[in-house]
Amino acid sequence: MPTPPAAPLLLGNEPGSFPHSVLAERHPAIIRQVRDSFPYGPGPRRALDALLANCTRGVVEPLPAGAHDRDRWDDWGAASYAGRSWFDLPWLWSESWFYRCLLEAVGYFAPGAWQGVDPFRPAKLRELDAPETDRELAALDALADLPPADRDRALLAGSLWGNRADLGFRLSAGGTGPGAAVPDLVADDSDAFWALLPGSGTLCLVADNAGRELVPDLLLIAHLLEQGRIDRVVLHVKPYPYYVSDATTADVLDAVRRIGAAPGAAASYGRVLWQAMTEGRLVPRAHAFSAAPLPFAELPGDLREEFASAVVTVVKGDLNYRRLVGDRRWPPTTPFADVTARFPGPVVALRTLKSDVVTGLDPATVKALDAAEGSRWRTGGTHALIQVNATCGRPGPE
Ligand SMILES: O=P(O)(O)OC[C@H]1O[C@](O)(CO)[C@@H](O)[C@@H]1O
Repeated sequence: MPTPPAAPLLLGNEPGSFPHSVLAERHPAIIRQVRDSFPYGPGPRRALDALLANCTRGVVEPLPAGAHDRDRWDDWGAASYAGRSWFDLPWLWSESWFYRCLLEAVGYFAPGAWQGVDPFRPAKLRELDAPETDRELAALDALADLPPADRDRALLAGSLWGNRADLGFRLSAGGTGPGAAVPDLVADDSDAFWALLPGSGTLCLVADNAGRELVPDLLLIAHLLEQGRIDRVVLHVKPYPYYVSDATTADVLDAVRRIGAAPGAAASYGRVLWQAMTEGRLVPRAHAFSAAPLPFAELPGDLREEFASAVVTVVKGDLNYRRLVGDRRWPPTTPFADVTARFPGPVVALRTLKSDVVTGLDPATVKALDAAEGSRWRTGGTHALIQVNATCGRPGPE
């Protein structure tokens, strides 16, 4: 299938735009949050101050000569972007670079006592321990009595809306209040998703946030394994702390323990997950490319093969969506099938809308959203989508 002509890349240099506000305001706020998260000593505090100045007013500087991943980052663009303002580069690139530099500042990669200490862990644990997580886990008790199709829908909706990280399970995928001008689910290919699960093979889930998104992701995984909808899951997580709350292997382990320690039905989901991990039927994978500043169009060969051999790859969240379709100003009616045509296997996007990038909407939906909300619907996290391309990577009809 031909890919559509590429729309312009999103950059951070347009004052008043969402990408600009992330670079100019959100990143400084994250640096302040990290300063307060642990009693870092004078060295890391000075490095955080330097990063604050660099990311807002400076230019991209190479990683230190001894950095373990300097060559990799040079290949990913650091060599050619050195000396340029963060604001003039692809937004996706500058955001990823920010998290790499932040970890450098707090000594995450350097040998020593602070090596491997996740600066976002206090916030992640707060969320995992929150009473809302208890309520969401308690909601599983009511699912047991539902017909299987309703349970499927509830667990899929939990994983989808978990990306907003402020909702419990919804029994219907809709949920918009009466009188709303547009549904909160702006594209719903969920039937095509269920049709992709043949009862065997491997499902890849490209995870997004830890805590209250990862918990419902794991519950959906437990359900699919337990119901025999799939026989193995590879859970792609980040190799290091990223975008504040993105899930790492440590976060998966915290979440599995949290689910297993909960009362009621949740504990049995926890047992399914624990056992699946011990048997190699639930495999966490932390590939370096998962934190790359690049779109999935540039997947390395090993990941291409892995996604090609999966029965389906589920791509969670806003950032992964931007990487899946390309971080570009697509007209929102650009077909999802076209922008994902080069993905190596069937793919499902489960995402709440938190950035300007969107594809695959029908013209009437876009018109209604614009009329009701201006452009807020694109970034507010109040709308979501389930989009499926079942044919990519598969031979077409003769
Ligand atoms: O957790 P999610 O759904 O990937 O969202 C992360 C989001 O954070 C932002 O990058 C802002 O920093 C969004 O635009 C982005 O895509």
